[in-house]
Amino acid sequence: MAGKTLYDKLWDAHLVKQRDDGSALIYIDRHILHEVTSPQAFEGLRIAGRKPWRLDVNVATPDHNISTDPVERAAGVDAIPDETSRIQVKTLDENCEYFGIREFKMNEMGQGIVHVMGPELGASLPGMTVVCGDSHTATHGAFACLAHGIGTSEVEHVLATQCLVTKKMKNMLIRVDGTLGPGVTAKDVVLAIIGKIGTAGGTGYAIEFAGQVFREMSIEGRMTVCNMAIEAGARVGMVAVDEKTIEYFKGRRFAPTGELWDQAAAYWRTLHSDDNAEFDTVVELDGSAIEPQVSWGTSPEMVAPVSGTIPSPENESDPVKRQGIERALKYMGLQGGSAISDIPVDRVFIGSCTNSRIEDLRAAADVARGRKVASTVKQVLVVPGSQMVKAQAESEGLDKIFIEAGMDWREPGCSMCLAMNADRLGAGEHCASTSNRNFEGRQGNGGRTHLVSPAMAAAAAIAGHITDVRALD
Ligand SMILES: CC(C)[C@H](C(=O)O)[C@@H](O)C(=O)O
Ligand code: SF4
Repeated sequence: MAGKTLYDKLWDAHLVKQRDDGSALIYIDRHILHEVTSPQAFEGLRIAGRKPWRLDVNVATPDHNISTDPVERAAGVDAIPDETSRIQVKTLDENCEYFGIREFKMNEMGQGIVHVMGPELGASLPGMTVVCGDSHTATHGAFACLAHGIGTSEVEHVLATQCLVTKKMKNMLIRVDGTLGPGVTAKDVVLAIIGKIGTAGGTGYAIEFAGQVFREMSIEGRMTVCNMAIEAGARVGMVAVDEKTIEYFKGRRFAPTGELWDQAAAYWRTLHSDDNAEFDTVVELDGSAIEPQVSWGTSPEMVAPVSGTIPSPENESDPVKRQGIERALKYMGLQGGSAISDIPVDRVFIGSCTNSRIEDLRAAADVARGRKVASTVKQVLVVPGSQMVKAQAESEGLDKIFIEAGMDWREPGCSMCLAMNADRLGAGEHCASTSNRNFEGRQGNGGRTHLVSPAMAAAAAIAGHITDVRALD
């Protein structure tokens, strides 16, 4: 008999009821809430006169609509200039107070982007089912959680019942062996994967990332990879537990202690696919061949190595793909056949739930140290993913390195990842961005996003155009 995959194990451990029509009920261990997708869910509970089923497994924090400007931030929630944003954030505060849910408020230690603060507080732990009304919840799969985004009506359902109606996915294994070259990061690995399998490649699958590259990767790097599983079409991305995983959670605020820790760690060590597990699909990449990646188009699959060129539509034989390239190049204001390193940069964004953890900021600071932002670059935002990341970065003096280089050091939040707050691109502006989505208008109307790693973003800020971080002098 075939063994179980990691996903099968997590599924079986949380299955409440399987129905013949394929639908199933699973138990949810951790529910994280933010201001955008929770208001109607709370409203639904109020109208029905219901209470959350298990208060203590819910944690909330504002991230999307808050200002990252230090002065605006210090002025508090009532001073948020944009009315919609102010209402969203105040509504989260009021709902959490009313229902008794633990919220890490806007200026409180612990606050941050949901997918940064959850793991760092140990709110999400290996083996848990984790849901949040946010598509990048797959991030928490980096330490063997069964984690995915849910819609607002499901947020209400989880609050009320602690269960979710769902369907089992298929199993995909993405194996990347070999050793990454210098200057090649987790972000480059996941962009290369999406470049290979496409934005629909993972649809219907739970992806497990395995192989030497992920074994050697830090937990932060694994989070960057799993974060973007959704950009490959998969709602779930996971990496098996190893000793690094266990070490990462030791001493975290909500992690178990004493005998309970030992029991948990023993269970966590079982969270890997069995040797004889069978996957529905297996994809393999050679890690040693991956270069720093840059997206040139309006979908995360439109990526190329930094040494490469932008594809020419006339070389594409598939008419649908050719039209897609033409449309993307028109929107991006780029020429097919030109060098990736010729792409100009007007603004740079270092942040988002993909790349705003401490090691991301360290990588960017290593590039920024002793250098200056190019005079043609209007703004470089460096936005830590959480209050804890911010405090850690400041204790290491990273903020000073960024400021001396001419970059803006900001308060934690989603910031320029999406145009839901004041940080946004102007029409026609190019941005080297460490975020995860480059759709039309994602960072502001008419804005042009180039997805890159933190080191590549910092290098672009210094050079004033996309450049190979490995060749920076
Ligand atoms: C606002 C939220 C629902 C959305 C998501 O689900 O991903 C956002 O975080 C995003 O990245 O587009
Ligand atoms: S940082 Fe970006 S991708 Fe992540 S939750 Fe916020 S808006 Fe979504």
